[in-house]
Parts: sequence; C-alpha cells; structure tokens
Amino acid sequence: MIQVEGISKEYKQFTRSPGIIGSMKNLLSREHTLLKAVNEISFSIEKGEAVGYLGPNGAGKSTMIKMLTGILVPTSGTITVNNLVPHKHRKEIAKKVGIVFGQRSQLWWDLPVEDSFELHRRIYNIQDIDYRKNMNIFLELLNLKEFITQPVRQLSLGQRMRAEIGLALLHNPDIVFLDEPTIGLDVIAKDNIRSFIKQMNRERKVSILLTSHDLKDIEEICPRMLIVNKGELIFDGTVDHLKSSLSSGKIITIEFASNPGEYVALENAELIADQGIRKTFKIDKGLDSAIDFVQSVSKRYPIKDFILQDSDIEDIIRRYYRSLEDDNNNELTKQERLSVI
Ligand SMILES: Nc1ncnc2c1ncn2[C@@H]1O[C@H](COP(=O)(O)OP(=O)(O)OP(=O)(O)O)[C@@H](O)[C@H]1O
Repeated sequence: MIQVEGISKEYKQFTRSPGIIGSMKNLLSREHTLLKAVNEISFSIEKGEAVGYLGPNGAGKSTMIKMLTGILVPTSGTITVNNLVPHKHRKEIAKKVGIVFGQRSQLWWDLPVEDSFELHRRIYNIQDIDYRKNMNIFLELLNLKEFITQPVRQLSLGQRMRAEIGLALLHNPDIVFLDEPTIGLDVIAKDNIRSFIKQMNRERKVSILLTSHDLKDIEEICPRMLIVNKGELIFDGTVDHLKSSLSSGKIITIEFASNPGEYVALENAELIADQGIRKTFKIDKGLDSAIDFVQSVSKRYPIKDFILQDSDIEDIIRRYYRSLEDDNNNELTKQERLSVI
C-alpha cells in the first residue's frame, strides 16, 4: 500500500549576514547550506496497518508526511502510495488519502462546519448514499451534531479536531495521515479521538500513519512504530518489542500486612516509593522473575497484595532518545544503532 525506498529530502537553508551591509550582500548573493531533513529512509505499510511515526523535534516527521501526500518532492528515492507517485499524482492520491494536520485546519474558517462537509462532498464527488451513511456515523461517533451548524472559527480545539477527523474520512480513504491529531487536547478529548481512529482502523481497515509527541496515542492506536532521529530511521518494530528491549525492568508495588521497615529490598531491587505498608520496588532486568521477587519477600514478611507494572512507555522512549545521544557521541554507525535493538 505504501512503499518508501531510500527517500531523502534536502532543504536549502540560507545564511544571512547581519547589519545593513550584510542585508545588501544578501540581496546580491545568498549563501546557503544543505540540511538533510530525511536521510535514506525505507519502509512499507500494508493495508489496514496502524503505524506510529515518532521522533524528537526536527527529526523529519512532517517532511516525510508532506512527501507521502505529494506536498513536497523528495530529493532522491521513490515513494508509491497505492502504486501512485504522490507528487506526480496529487489528485488521484487525494481520493485515496485523508490528511489531518493538528496544527493546520482543512475546514473553511468562516463557514458552518456542515458547509465544509458539503464542499468536501462535491470536491471529492462522494455518492449521496456514502455521504449520508458517513455523516450519520460521524454525527454520532464524533458528536458533530453538537456544533455542525456553527462557524468553524467559533469551535473549541477539541470540537475542531473532531470535525477535521470526520472530514478526512468522509470520502472513505484507504489511508489516513495524522500529524499530531491530539495536540493541545484535554484527556477526554484525546480519548474520544483515539477510540474513533482505532474504530475506523479496525472496522474499515483504513491504514494509519500517525505522528505524535503523545506516546499514549502511539501506544493505544499503533501496534508498530517507526522511530526517526536526525532524518534517519532508527527503529522499526512493535511497541512491545521496544518495551521489552529497553525496559529497565518491572515496577512492583507490595502491600504488606504490617510495615516491615526500610530494609525489605533484596538484591537487584530498588525501593522507589515508601508509604509504610505500601512499598514500590523497581526490579532489574537481571532478576529472573518478578514473581520470584514477590515470593522471596513474602517468605520474610507477610504480604496482603501486590501489583505488577511495566516501566511506562514515556520512560522507555526518554531513555531511548538519551541512548541515541550517547551513540552519536560514540559515533556508532546506523547499522550498529539498529542492532542495539
Ligand atoms: N521549508 C524548510 N526549509 C528549510 N528547512 C526546513 C524546512 N522545513 C523543515 N526544515 C528543517 O528540516 C528539519 C526537519 O523538520 P520537520 O518539520 O520535518 O521535523 P519534525 O520531526 O516534524 O519536527 P517537530 O516534531 O518539531 O514538528 C528541521 O531541522 C527543520 O528546521
């Protein structure tokens, strides 16, 4: 469905000399440097897959989405989306693809929301039956009925995002590109958007490529993720794979029958929170099993209950980004970095 092979994108970044003389010079000759925002990236996405595209600021995520949608032309490499080259077949691609940019609106600012949907119906030549069916579903699932007659400029951010996502799916696209779809939303609005995207992916087999700095978006919607850093692809695998490779272990909270004091921790376990009878430990990867730990503690102190958790994904990714910085300092090759995982 999506094939990306050896894609690179270079931007010219113009240097400006300071002061009036500098400005005069800039008029006559403009010096520039080349920035490789995307560097030889390859991946493919199958029909119905939901893939997260992740990376620190400036890693090249938006540049990739813009190339996939035909807005930007790659410097080198090939992209095909449904066997079409995006920048050469923008109109045909648009019929198969939906796009949501969290930071930019596709809706008509001064018109009521329903007029944007009506215009979209005409532009995309959507059959009446499909239009009515989708509108009925979106009015309910995205609760568009709450504000469909209001001008877009009057909507809250959460309402606008619900309308943006409905609009992107109105023409039954095979693929949806979502660039930061939950940015700035509150927890409940995020949950609503995530469950709608998941439902569309599950029921309609819409392929999803999602960029987000909110790792919960990725964790909840995308079984697979691609991580980019400084333009390069450095991880392609499942969220679980990343977690098990990088997780520094388990977190266990034990509720004791009575407070056993401070020195309950065993080797390879660190006491990270102490609330008397409730203590939380971080267990090293080296320890065979978290259950062994609980058993050995329970032999020494009566325990009432325990809760086992994985390290949270934010923590894992944070450590992963840090490990990249260390790798850069050690000048590891790209291949070596990939083999870390
Ligand atoms: N039109 C442009 N001209 C020159 N440089 C650009 C242009 N657009 C982006 N860049 C540079 O390319 C790099 C990648 O930018 P891009 O917007 O793709 O990153 P991103 O991963 O989406 O970042 P963020 O998470 O901050 O949105 C950055 O260093 C940015 O400054």
